[in-house]
Amino acid sequence: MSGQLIPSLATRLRNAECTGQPVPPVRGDIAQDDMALAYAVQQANVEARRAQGERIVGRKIGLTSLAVQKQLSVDQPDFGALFANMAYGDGQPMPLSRLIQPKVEAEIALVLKHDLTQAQHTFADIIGATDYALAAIEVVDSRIQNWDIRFVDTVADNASSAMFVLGSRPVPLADLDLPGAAMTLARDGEVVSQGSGAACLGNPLNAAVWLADMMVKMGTPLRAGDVLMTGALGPMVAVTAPGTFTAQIDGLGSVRAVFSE
Ligand SMILES: C[C@H](O)CC(=O)C(=O)O
Repeated sequence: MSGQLIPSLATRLRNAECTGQPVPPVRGDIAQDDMALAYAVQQANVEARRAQGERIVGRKIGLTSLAVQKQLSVDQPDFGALFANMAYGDGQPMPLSRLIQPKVEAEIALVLKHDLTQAQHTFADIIGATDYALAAIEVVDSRIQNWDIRFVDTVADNASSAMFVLGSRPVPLADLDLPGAAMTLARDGEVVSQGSGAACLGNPLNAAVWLADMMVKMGTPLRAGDVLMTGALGPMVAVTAPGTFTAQIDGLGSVRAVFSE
């Protein structure tokens, strides 16, 4: 049964992304606790993209805020794949025409210099494997109509990932207070979201440990060079019109997501 179900759900979500026409939730076809099936749908689309020549450059972690976890009745984060064609530079225009119902969130990105292949990782493993951190903005988007998602919907839909913007000032972890770092996100100069590193599972390193363990369990360990988007530091904000979002994170500086027509 799931032999046909996986490609059929994956195609439904992929078509939604390609056509810009969102689809009903997939949770009618995936039991709410069937995480394995939801990740199999995600993986089918990862393979489809790779078959078309797209390159994985890292992973995003989602559902790292306790408030969002509660909303979706889950007690753990999820992850999705980041591809090179989802990456934008600081201030580089991102066409809204590529998106359906985008939202932005400010995050801390970690870039690895070593593989993470242990079954259980520690803070020391993550710190030792991290080359540098960057201020970042994730653009999430849902291929599900009206963001009507539960856990299995967003997992199947590549953790609702769409694009990401990396800042251009690499900072070593030794120079940062990750949980204490305050974040402000402004839209065209007006503050629309605030938070801190602690909002991401208490510390973005907790999220990174979770991801590193999970990727080993899935048989695709994190590798040197991977970008980790560690999770939102404050509430997501809808993008409804062209404009500029600027995230400022203590110790990391700023990064701009510029949306064009
Ligand atoms: C639905 C998304 O995974 C939200 C997200 O990226 C986050 O919680 O962080």
